Amino acid sequence: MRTIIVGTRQSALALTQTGQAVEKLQQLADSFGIECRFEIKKIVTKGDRILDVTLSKVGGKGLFVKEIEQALLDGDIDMAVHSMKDMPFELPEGLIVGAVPEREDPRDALITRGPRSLDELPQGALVGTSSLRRASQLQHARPDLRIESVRGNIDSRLRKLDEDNFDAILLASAGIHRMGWQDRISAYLPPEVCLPAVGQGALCIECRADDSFMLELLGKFQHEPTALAVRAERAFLGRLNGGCQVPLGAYASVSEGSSGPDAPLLTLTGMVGTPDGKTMLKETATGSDPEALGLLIADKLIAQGADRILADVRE
Ligand SMILES: NCc1[nH]cc(CCC(=O)O)c1CC(=O)O
Repeated sequence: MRTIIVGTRQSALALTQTGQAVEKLQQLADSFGIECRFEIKKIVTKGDRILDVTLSKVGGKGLFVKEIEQALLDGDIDMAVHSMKDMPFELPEGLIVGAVPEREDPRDALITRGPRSLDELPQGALVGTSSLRRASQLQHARPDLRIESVRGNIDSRLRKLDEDNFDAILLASAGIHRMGWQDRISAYLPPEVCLPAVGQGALCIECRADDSFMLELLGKFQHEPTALAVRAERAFLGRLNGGCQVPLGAYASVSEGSSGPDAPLLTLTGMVGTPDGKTMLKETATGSDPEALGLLIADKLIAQGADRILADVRE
């Protein structure tokens, strides 16, 4: 009987989604006659220690994952449950994505104290978000809105909506759904209005590349359409050298009616915008090779000046 130590951040969302993943994994292990039990170990990351600082000012990639990856490499834990959107493009030598489970809702959610849609927000309403990607698309759709930074875990951001006189905040609906707080959501922003972050709504289960026991178990948790979509989005991210701190979004899905097992068709949309929303570059294409599709969309945006926009933001 192997005891699998599972590393996670200690935020309410991280603990909830790790608990949900472990529950599924235990069911899978039991049904395949794999003998194991799980223990959860909380790890504090740099991102958790500096929750009050704007992420784009902190810089650095992998703020929420580095310490957890070190624990994997040190053998202190055997697997880690991350939000895919917090994952840097490159994994350290010796670690591997063991599973990408089925994606939750990828859309951003609008949470208000009254109005039920973006259109209903009054002129000049104050919206809280620290994401340049959300700010850019929000200002593009509604140039009159005022945007102010709000950081913290989702529970503290919801509290700040109530206490700090914001008219609305934007959060990933996946996190809210996982917490069971869907009745707080006023409206879902469709990808045409607000393209999600790369990997938003998906989880990344990471383990050591040489741990064949873990790899066999995690293989049963993999959701192939989600894994393919995330590969396309992350290829786009890698080409643009992006992270969650830059105004960049992408969303891929396996097209309906193309579920042939050999070469499912993916549709990928990518965007890069200026933080003020005045320039909004967006491209969509379809293909069966996720990496090629990600690079294609990135190159189309680079040809229109995406590099320049991202370089300006990084300064
Ligand atoms: N950047 C923090 C973060 N990382 C993952 C999620 C939400 C859940 C997800 O996308 O899987 C959030 C919070 C948010 O953006 O609202």
